[in-house]
Amino acid sequence: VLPGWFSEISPLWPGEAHSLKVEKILFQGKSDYQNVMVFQSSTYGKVLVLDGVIQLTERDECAYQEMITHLPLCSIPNPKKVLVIGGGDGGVLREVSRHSSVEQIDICEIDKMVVEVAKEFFPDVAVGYEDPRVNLHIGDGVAFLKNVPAGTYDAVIVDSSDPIGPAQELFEKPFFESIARALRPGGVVSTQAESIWLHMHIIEEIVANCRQIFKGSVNYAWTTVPTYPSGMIGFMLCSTEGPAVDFKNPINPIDDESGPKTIAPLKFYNSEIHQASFCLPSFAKRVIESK
Ligand SMILES: NCCCN[C@H]1CC[C@H](N)CC1
Repeated sequence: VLPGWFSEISPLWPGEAHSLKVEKILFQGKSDYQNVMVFQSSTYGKVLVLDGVIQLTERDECAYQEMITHLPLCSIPNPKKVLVIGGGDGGVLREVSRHSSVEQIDICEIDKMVVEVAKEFFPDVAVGYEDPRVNLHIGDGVAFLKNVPAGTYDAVIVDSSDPIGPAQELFEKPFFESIARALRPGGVVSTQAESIWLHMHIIEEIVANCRQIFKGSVNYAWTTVPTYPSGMIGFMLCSTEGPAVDFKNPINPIDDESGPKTIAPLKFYNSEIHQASFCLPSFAKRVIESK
């Protein structure tokens, strides 16, 4: 390992490792679920690492948090009740709070240390917790969803880490079934769905499961995140049977005037990139749109 550099080595992306130059290690801890580290990078601001995997950097987190949130919420009229599974850093909460129609934001994060570390080292990300509509639950999202009455939510956002460690069950069929049950007819779900360059096999299985479970629409969109493996990440955008949802044409626009004045303007999302994000290269289209 190069001195003064952090390299992201994982069996989920064999033979490659993105590296960031380290100025200073700011935090290292072991929670009940994973190793947690924060370091000051030379060029991407502060970086949050869980079990050796980059979760977010101050410089490019906007691309992920804004897209995973606004792709679903801008596709339905007047979202009111939103559930976030994972997302303990608070970035998705910050983005949900831009939607004035939202009345209730529930979040279920399994690891309390992630919340505490985000509040201490990433205040511009954890600012999302300051919204009075937010209800934080520390626990397993699978168990949380079992206690949710059917048809409760307009939208569910699954901001998970990778299917290694605590997030593994968030990529499995029973979990998707519990999300479909928790959503109202025509409700929408947005999930972290890995990289078309690295994980076509995982995506193929997720798409097959979603097509069986979500009888509205099933779509895959993607964004660029320089510090994620292969420099990109995708999302499953699905809706339950009911009022049709056309994810590719945002009907509920969001702009810089939306939301609390305490959060910075949108850095990444806009309606054009919303539409563009569903355009796929042929090798991915062949697998995702044929399933
Ligand atoms: N809210 C932080 C984003 C967490 N998302 C994942 C982190 C790990 C990556 N390999 C994939 C995205």
